[in-house]
Amino acid sequence: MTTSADAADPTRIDLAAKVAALIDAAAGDSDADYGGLGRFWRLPPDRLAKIQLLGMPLIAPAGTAKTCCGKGEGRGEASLLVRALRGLPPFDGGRFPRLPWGGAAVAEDDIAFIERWIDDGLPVAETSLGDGAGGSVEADPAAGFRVEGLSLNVATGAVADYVPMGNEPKQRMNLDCLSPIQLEKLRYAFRELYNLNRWPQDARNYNNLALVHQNHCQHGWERFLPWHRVYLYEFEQALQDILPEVTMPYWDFTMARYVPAMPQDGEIIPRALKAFLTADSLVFLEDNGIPAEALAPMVGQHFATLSAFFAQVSKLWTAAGIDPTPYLSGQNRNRFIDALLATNSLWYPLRYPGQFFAQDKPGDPMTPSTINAQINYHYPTADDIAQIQSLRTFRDYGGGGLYNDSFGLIDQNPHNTLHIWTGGENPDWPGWGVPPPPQDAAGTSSVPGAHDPSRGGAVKVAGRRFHRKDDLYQQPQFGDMFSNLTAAFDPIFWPVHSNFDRLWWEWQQVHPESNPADLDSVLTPWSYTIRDTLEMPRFGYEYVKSAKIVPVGMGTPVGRFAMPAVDVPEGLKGDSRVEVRLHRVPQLMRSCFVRVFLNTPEAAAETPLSAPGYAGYLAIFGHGDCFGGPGHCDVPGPRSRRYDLRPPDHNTPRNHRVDVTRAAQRLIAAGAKSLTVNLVVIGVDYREEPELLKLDGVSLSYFD
Ligand SMILES: N[C@@H](CC1=CC(=O)C(=O)C=C1)C(=O)O
Repeated sequence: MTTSADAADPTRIDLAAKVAALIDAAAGDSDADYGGLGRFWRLPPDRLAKIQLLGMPLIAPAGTAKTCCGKGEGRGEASLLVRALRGLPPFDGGRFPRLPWGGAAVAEDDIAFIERWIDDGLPVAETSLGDGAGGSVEADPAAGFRVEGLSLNVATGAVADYVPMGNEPKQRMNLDCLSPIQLEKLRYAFRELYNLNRWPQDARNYNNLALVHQNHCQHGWERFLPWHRVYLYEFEQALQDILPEVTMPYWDFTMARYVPAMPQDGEIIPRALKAFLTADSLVFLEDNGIPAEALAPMVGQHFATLSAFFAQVSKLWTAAGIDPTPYLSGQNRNRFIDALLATNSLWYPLRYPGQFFAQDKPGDPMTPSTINAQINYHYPTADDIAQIQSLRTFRDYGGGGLYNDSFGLIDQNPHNTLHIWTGGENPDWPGWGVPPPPQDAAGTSSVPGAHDPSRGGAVKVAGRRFHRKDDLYQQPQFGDMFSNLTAAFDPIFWPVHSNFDRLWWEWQQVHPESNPADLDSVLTPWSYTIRDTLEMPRFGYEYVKSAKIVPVGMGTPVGRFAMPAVDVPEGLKGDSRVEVRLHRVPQLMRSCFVRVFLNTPEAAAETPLSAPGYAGYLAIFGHGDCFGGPGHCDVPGPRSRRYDLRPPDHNTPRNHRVDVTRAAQRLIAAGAKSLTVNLVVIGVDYREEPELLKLDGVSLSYFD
């Protein structure tokens, strides 16, 4: 085996460097950043052995070994790195692509070498001289990866993976801007709540959380927005009981990809919630006697509706000479639903988004129609939302009953429409074209619960065993989002409502005095009052479009800091805010300025403030000499006494924020597709100050 890393010195082989070079060669010039880890395979082996990729340890623990009779897996074979290089699940292209992303496959011989290297305990070097000297793998600065001072316990470099400390808020992000890792974590947390459904009386399970909506939902009056703020918060807490870093993303349904003026031509729903197959699902289907090999081209394709999914299945089978008919119904249809639920816990079978049907007269075939024509609803555009956001009173904005018995406009139009849009009508409902049973004089159907052509009466609740497979295989007339009774059983409910909560918060910033009536009434079934909901930050979250954090760690002071580029997200508006944050800066002994530049890698103390990338500064007031007793200047730990109600200690590390909107928007208008953050720390003597500033991380956030 000859590789570019073969050492020139025949007495010494830098094994770690050789492994790094093997993977580097395959990665080529791919710029995949592995959620901020960068080319992690270049890390010194002792670090490599500790980091996580996608929340999973990359290297199996020391001690993993085959048994003495050769059973089980060795440490190398069991390590995620080796599995991922081989393209084994979950790196088989279903959930994640094989490693390295965006590059070529590493040859099996070379993978076997890496496997043995891990079996041998990841030695740095092998040398016939036995000097034991370790070659250290230097990070390539061009790859934007800073090894020194980087705390790698934060696995993926995304803000949602950084567990906020103290009073730092968690960030709810735009669903379409989540990284693949964040999305997988969200899916994992939902799946765990579904798994608890096996214990129907366990209050933590998904069904019981969804039943809160069925039984208590407030809608059509001023409790609509406060009640749903609490509901989202409580549900998000349940997700965080499973994975603390998960937050509830919002769906901005006015983004260009949804073509709001002609929504049937757009993406219909976010890609994250669509149906897709993985290589694993094909194996599962084959194991169930379904000829899935011919469906391989569908792996990774996303489908907004089950009917579009089955249309593609039929097309591929027909092209391969297989008659699709026996596989599209009954048990075979159910196996497809099983496979799709297994790959994406955010997909839901009782959802027919964007599907509406018209029928001229009973007995005629149903023909596809649109929400505007069939339901007389109007999919909300960005202009519609802007108009609602410009309303001046809560009565107009959020409703309702205590003022004048009217709906709030945000509730009535965009919110209701999104329920109807995402619920939709099931093209396979067996009742289409079947004449309704006779009605009595009062207009009541003589067959209770049977065919009901009016949209209000048709969502079926009685007899359902929510989220049980036999429930999910049904063919109802409408999707669950169509009705208050069933809406929260569809996971799309949450990102829809998260967006309305975000819009209310935006509106509140501009109208801090305009509140719902009756602030002291209690929002059942909880004990929060309406007043409790007005201040969103007390719930510990905020809304950002997308954000990235680079962990730094308190160990090493930072004089200059360069953050890897963060892509400008799709659909950033010309007036959207952009912010740089320094996370958890402890009390500093001396004062300093921190200058913030964007896309200015050469930034230094001498760089003039007229440089195009200069974005702003912050000043930190130093503590000076300590005249307190022992412990006075220590960083305080978490509060140990439950009833210690004093405000935070003055030495509590805090975040510093710099609004960089103007510089960011200037660079973006000039064509920048990504932004890097460059910090320069300057002491009171106006010279660079490399020994002072410590911090836990630096982030860049874009806001919608
Ligand atoms: N029933 C509402 C839509 C709707 C609103 C909700 O709040 C809900 O949970 C489910 C559906 C309508 O027809 O316009």
